[in-house]
Amino acid sequence: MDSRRALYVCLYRIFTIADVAYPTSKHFPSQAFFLVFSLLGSYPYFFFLRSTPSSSSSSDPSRRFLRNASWGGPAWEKRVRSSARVRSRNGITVLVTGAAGFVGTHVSAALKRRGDGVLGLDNFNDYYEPTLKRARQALLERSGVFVVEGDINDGALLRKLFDVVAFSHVMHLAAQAGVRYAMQNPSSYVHSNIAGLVNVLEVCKSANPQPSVVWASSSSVYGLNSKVPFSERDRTDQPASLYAATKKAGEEIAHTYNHIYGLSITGLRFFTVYGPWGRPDMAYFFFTKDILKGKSISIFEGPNHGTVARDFTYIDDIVKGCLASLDTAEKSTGSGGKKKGPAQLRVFNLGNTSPVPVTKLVSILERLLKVKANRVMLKMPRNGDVQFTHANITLAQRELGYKPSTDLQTGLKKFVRWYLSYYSSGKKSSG
Ligand SMILES: O=C(O)[C@H]1O[C@H](OP(=O)(O)OP(=O)(O)OC[C@H]2O[C@@H](n3ccc(=O)[nH]c3=O)[C@H](O)[C@@H]2O)[C@H](O)[C@@H](O)[C@@H]1O
Repeated sequence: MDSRRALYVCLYRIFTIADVAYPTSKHFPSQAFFLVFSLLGSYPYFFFLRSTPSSSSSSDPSRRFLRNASWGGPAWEKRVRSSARVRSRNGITVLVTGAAGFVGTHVSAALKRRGDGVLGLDNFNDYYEPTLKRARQALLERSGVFVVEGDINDGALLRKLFDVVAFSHVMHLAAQAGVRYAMQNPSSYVHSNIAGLVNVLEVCKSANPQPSVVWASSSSVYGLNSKVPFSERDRTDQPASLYAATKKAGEEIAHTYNHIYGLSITGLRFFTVYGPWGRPDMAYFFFTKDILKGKSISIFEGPNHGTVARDFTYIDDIVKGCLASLDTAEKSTGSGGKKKGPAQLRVFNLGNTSPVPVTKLVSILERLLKVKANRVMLKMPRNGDVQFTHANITLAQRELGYKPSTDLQTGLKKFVRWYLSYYSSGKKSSG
């Protein structure tokens, strides 16, 4: 927001406050002007407060953004309303945070396809190539989803969105992802996964009506748990990375907001999600890039050359799990920021139940790309990785009808097809 608009907003608000405070008072003009001039004296401070949130670049000093985002105004509100308009009977109205992210894009597009109202929110940070996020945004725009540019830590923006649209659901996918990057930039995890989550839940608990919240936790919360397959009842108090610790903290924070305010909350523990439009920081993605470039790839192995494996889960299966979670979410029970009764609190594993060694992942990629990888086997560094993940999905199967149906070979084929077409257009660079 520019400074002149901030001033107008201040003046408008002051008059509104004065109007509410002194609606019938004959002293209204003088009292209002007193208020105006005393607050004008503090304009620089006010301006700082107002302008900071809508300029997402300043909310996280460890991150760079492509440009300062601005929001508000009649045209902007019209776009927000139109994007969030439900177009099917019994449709829901969903605010999707992290909409220009990998899972966020797929979930937003799927909701829009079935006629739900969808509004996206994303801060377009540069954790990985922002051009890919912009390309996903363009894809969503073409299907009628407006992605608002802003940060989940911007309370004023979130409240504004709830003023404009009465969201029935929030699909909260904005997060600082990645297990190993937490050692390089720990504060970005606290900023997005803890402070950001709290901010989202604060706004949700105060909204009238309160939305139901579905959000992304992670399989990494199982940490050093060695009992396989991982069940939601297993211990999650031994995270192996700061990333995992912030996701686990998120689950506890969710409990608090459910307990105090009656918010209906569902946490989804995603297991290494992959597919078209995926995240370039993930191994399957940068292995593809490096194999094609003839660069060597490091493959981690456990103690005594032990196998490292992941329960790789294809994006379309994850999307089905997300939509089923939204559809089965009960209403929140609070209003006016107060709990009126017990509310639903759930956690589900969304995995594939079929762990695959990373070496096998590489062999599949070699076949699909028709290029031999230059493999370097490395003892797994102490960087937060765990050796093995494997989801027990009985609960999700029973409660959500979740049934993953894509094996790694099939899913990677679709990913490679997308990768080659996306990066062969000549305009994009894979870095
Ligand atoms: O499911 C999850 O909980 C997590 O899945 C992924 O984390 P991760 O499974 O570590 O995915 P990758 O970073 O793509 O790694 C996949 C496998 O490749 C291995 N790897 C990674 C990098 C590398 O250079 N070499 C290598 O062998 C890792 O040890 C791991 O076993 C995501 O990055 C997390 O955001 C998500 O929460």
